Amino acid sequence: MTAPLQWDVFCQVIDNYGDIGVCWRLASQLAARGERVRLWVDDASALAWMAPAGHPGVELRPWGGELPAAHEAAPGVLVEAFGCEIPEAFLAWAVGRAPDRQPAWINLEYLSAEAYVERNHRLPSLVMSGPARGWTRWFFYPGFTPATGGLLREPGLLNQRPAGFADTWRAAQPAAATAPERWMSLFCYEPPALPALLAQALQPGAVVPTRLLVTPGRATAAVQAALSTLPVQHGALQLQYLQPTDQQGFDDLLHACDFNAVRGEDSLVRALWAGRALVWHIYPQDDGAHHAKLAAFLDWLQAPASLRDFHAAWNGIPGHGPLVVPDGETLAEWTACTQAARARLAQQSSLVDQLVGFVLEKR
Ligand SMILES: Cc1cn([C@H]2C[C@H](O)[C@@H](COP(=O)(O)OP(=O)(O)O[C@H]3O[C@@H](C)[C@H](O)[C@@H](O)[C@H]3O)O2)c(=O)[nH]c1=O
Repeated sequence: MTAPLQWDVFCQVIDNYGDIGVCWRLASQLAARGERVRLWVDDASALAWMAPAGHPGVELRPWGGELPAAHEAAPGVLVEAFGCEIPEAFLAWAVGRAPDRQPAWINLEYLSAEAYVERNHRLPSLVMSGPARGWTRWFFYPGFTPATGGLLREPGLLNQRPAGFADTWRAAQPAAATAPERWMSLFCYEPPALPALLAQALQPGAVVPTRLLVTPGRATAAVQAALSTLPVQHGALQLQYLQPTDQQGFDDLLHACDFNAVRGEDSLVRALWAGRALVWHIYPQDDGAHHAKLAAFLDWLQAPASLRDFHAAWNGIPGHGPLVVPDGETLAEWTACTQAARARLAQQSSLVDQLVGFVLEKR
């Protein structure tokens, strides 16, 4: 065991919940192994539902707020998440507290399966200006292969839920007249093929009677907008609109469903750990950079052609064909694909294990 370090993690919420969701998991997983964490965040409002109980060892601090007092620890590690810039006043304070020992300074990057990640992981960058001029920052890239920084995974995650968990979870949901054959969660932005999915599921002769569990916010708005354009039918679709839950509750949802539609960064990783069939609605970028990012992920996933086609339609990739709702056999193939990927990932060290090892090497 090494002595715990003081970590200062910096998070700016640009959009949605991924920035704070990832930073919160990182901070709480560090604290769970005995590290001390100050999480500096400019908008902590989502934590009210994502992590209402907080976590021992994680202190929330307002971005740009008061600097730590004289009796508080100097930083041992600085983490700037997703390219945010640590406020100069904090850096000046950190330099003043420990002029001859710079903290390990980590630039934690976005998750991608693209080849540049392995190339850039662990590269240094000399700070050229500002109060910390002359210090070194290190690029740390999460990723899916052993040559990257890995994924967030708390110890014991893969054995956390008992056999029969999904049945128990489903039994606690509002009952319907007929039991659905398929449970699907929906966490997305506005997928171009959502109306097509709903239209097929609503038909009386739908492939599989489905319960669609719709998360609050953009997914709910997108479903309601799509439904308003479709003829009212009494098909095999049961819609259940969810309230926001904490991260544990969100993970429960992913473990309880047969098919998870996820988005962004953190929910994709959690859907992989849940080991169910998944479709990823990747965060769309104006320059189309997300197309290559999605393709790289599907390559790493070793996705079968049907799953690639579904992703192309779901994400509106140019040249895509019609969305085809998977039958039972196809969904089983997609589930096996996720489970094989999960087994590969389980052989690799978690992001926190790798990060702690890296920091000890660099200090
Ligand atoms: C629906 C729901 C989500 N969550 C959590 C799970 C995740 O930690 C978080 C959602 O984060 P993500 O899956 O990453 O999706 P997101 O779309 O919210 O965030 C995204 O924003 C973009 C701006 C970034 O560029 C993306 O990389 C990504 O981070 O919300 C709950 O805790 N409870 C809930 O009920």
